[in-house]
Amino acid sequence: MTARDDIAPRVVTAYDWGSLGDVLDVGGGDGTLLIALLNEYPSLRGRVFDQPDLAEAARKRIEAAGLADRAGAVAGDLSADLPPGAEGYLLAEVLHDRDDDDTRDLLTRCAEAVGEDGAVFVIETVTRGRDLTALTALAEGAGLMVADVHDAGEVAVLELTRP
Ligand SMILES: C[S@@+](CC[C@H](N)C(=O)[O-])C[C@H]1O[C@@H](n2cnc3c(N)ncnc32)[C@H](O)[C@@H]1O
Repeated sequence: MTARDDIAPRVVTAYDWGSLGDVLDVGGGDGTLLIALLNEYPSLRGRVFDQPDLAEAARKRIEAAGLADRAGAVAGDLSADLPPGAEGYLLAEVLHDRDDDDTRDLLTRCAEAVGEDGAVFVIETVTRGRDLTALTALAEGAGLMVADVHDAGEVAVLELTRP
């Protein structure tokens, strides 16, 4: 079981993900969250972005779930540029083990990659990550603002947009 197996259902209902055309699940691991989102929102498309072995695992799981027509996986490095143009960039349990500089840098690259009307979503177990004040400051340092906070029980979903 990954971390997402128990919290993915709460994230799925915390926001109308179907309002987005496509998402990039940055550090999306084996695709558990993306698969849950696509199963719930039939118009949503998405890709997992992760290290090669995880991207391959995600690709296989997406295919096994019958979602290969709407989803895929991209192998890459979070420290480099992200694939541009998705409407939603998801960072699920990715920031809590990064220091402030790395977090601001990753948020900046998400801000640069996201489409004009898109958003960056920070999804964190509230007891593991930074508090809202700290995340807000880091988001602002990355050229983003907190547009909304969606409550998903023990998980918070922060919606970040360009000001
Ligand atoms: C704590 S896991 C979170 C996985 C998934 N988002 C979840 O919530 O279960 C962090 C993820 O970031 C990925 N990751 C860490 N450093 C990375 C890097 N430099 N490039 C690409 N992916 C990276 C890991 O492979 C892992 O899948």
